[in-house]
Amino acid sequence: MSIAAVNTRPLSRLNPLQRLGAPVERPVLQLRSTQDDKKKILFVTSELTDLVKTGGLADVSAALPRALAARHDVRVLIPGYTQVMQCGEPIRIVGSVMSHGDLPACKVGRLDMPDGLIIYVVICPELYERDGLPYGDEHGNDWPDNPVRFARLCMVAADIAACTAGIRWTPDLVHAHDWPTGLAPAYMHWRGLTTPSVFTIHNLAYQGNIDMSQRRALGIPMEGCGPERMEFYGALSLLKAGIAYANRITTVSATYAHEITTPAFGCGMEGFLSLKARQGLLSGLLNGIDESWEPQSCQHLISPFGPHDWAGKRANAAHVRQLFGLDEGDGPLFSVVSRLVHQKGIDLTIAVAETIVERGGQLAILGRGEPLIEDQVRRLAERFPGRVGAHIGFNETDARRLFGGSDFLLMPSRYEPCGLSQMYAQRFASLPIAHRTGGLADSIDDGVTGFLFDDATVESYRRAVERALAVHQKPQLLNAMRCRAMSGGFFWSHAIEPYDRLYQQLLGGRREVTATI
Ligand SMILES: Nc1ncnc2c1ncn2[C@@H]1O[C@H](COP(=O)(O)OP(=O)(O)O[C@H]2O[C@H](CO)[C@@H](O)[C@H](O)[C@H]2O)[C@@H](O)[C@H]1O
Repeated sequence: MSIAAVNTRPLSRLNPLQRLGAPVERPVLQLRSTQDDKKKILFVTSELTDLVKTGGLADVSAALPRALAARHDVRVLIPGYTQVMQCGEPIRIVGSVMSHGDLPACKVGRLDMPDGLIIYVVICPELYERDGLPYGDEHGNDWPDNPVRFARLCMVAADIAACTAGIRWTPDLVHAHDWPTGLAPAYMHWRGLTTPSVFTIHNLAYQGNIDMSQRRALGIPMEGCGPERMEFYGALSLLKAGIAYANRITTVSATYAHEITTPAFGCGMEGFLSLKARQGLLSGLLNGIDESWEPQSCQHLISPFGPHDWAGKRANAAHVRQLFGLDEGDGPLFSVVSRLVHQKGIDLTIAVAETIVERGGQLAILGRGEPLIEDQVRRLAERFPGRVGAHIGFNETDARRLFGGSDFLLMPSRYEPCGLSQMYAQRFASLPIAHRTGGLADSIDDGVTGFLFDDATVESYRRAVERALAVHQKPQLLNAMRCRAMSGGFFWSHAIEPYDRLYQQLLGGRREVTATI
């Protein structure tokens, strides 16, 4: 079975010592296209780091359009959540759309970010302006009207593509992300639009499954309800709508693109995804990170640092110890920066924490998520005072200081479509210890830029932690690995290449997408 995986960043095939000695290669942004080549691309997303974020999707939605800006006119469409409406930048009304089924009439605003990124905002106070997070209240309960909320977003995307939203800007291509936007390619198809669409799966486990009885309310025609379309075990899946109707499906690493065609990772959609893969419509494109991940200039850090200049890193470590109530010292400092959900294997980290503490290590955990896992993390910190510290919550400054201050980042995810934290950590010289899955397998060079373990079990994980502890005893090797990790070319300036090729291919340009598997 073939998966059209477009040229993601291959890891070097040199032996580890050769790789450790290799010169640092810096990414170079190449502005190859002329102004005339610029295509109009509409990104449809439910999160954007500048305005509202629950995880990695927000980072990609904010960074990828900006990285593509030199080549294309990329604009973003998001719901007008309270956080968006109150962001402090003016929002001008530029369009409006009618009601449809249960989807209320709404206005479309335009928000120009200070750096020039243009964001269209779906203004519909009854759907979006409420306290809480994009998908639910502060207690983690999903909003019951989520299907209507996100169908509204998707139908505005289709209206913009059809020039029926009153906006004088019509996209050449629509790029939708994850289940909240899965209906965008579907509505475009049902309207008979020929505008090509791309649908990116950031996490297959979140599927937006709804009862069949909601079909009419959301304006889904009968033809959308078959097994080759949105039907999923008797329900309708908004995620499957994106997979079924988009011209191309991408996910965020080559390994995950393969994994989701197997029963172990396919979340029930492996058959449908295998079909798309056989048709050459499924690609794995590794995410990137933005240029702000530079430890020599990052404003969030207590002290800057660079390769071979570890004084600043030690200052960040001292700060992290203080912030997390850890004893002073210079033993190995492990960190977790993560959503606290089953996917991320936090229970496995709790199980190896004793080994870390017994061997003189310390652990700082930052994140929020499922209440049960939050409680387990709190209890772990109580069990090892001065050795394990936890902050339930999330803020960018502390996250960056943790990446900058820690020696190792723990990421035993059961599955990981791409993962960004391990890329951030490598840039900030914190070596990731991670399960060999998805994008973790594609972005960590075992024994060179981090440590990979094969099975999502405590035993396999503990062996990797022990390897890391052994490296910590050998400062020369530790520093060589840090330098190698920091030099990883994960920046979007490289990572946009396969997206650009995919867009060109769909828009009839000459550049071809190469199938590698
Ligand atoms: N509790 C919290 N609240 C808010 N932000 C938090 C947080 N904990 C961590 N973060 C931040 O969110 C980002 C985490 O991104 P990841 O890619 O590692 O995982 P996530 O599972 O959210 O993303 C999904 O989408 C991304 C993008 O494609 C894929 O890389 C990934 O594999 C997939 O699971 C980082 O910027 C991190 O600092």
